[in-house]
Amino acid sequence: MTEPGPSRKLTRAKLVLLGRDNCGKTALCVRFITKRFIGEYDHKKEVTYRCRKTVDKETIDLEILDTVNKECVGPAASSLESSIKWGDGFLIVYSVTDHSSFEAVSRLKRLIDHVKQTLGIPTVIVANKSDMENGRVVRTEEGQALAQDLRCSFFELSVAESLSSVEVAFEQLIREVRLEFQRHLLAMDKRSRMLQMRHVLKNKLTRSKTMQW
Ligand SMILES: Nc1nc2c(ncn2[C@@H]2O[C@H](COP(=O)(O)OP(=O)(O)OP(=O)(O)O)[C@@H](O)[C@H]2O)c(=O)[nH]1
Repeated sequence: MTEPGPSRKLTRAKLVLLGRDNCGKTALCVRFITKRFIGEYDHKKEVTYRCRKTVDKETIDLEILDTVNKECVGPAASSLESSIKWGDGFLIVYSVTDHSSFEAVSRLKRLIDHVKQTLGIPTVIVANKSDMENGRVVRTEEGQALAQDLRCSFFELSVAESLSSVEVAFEQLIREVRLEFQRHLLAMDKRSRMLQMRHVLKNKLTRSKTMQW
């Protein structure tokens, strides 16, 4: 996240897409950046996309890391952890047609909390492929309930069919990242005021001791 500068506005943020393979992470990311739905991708590597977006009339430079599916345990876990350390905000994606991708959501959220060592890290859960009603195995209410349990925002959408829903999900995450940045600034201000106060008090005490002797 951008360090507090004179403007005290967040100008850059790093977002990370997490989720099981084939749930639509790349499609989601590419749709947000290019506005187009591209059906097939041949890469199986992590890719970082860069783009500039305006949300609530403020421009922000984004780096978006599209991860390949990694398990939360085993040898791939450390690479997953470093992706999580890197990020300021997270989109956990699952497909409503794949129950195992839904089950992975809680594990990924727990890992985020563990790696970041704090709760309340900006995280949005995206239930993708809502256009595939025939193949649906995860109900909307199950997704909503899980998101409520995990205290995350929730969006069910179809990357294929709705650009505006994709934009709404990303914009929500950007707003949450901004809010977190403001909280961080406030905490730093408070800390620096306390340090200043401590310094003044220490000086006063030293002076009064010197006068006594
Ligand atoms: N019907 C439908 N298909 C989708 C949607 N989003 C993605 N897909 C398809 O789902 C498949 C997987 O999409 P990807 O974006 O490659 O998924 P991924 O999560 O990045 O997959 P990995 O690269 O394996 O991690 C592709 O065939 C997409 O065309 C959607 O909203 N509806």
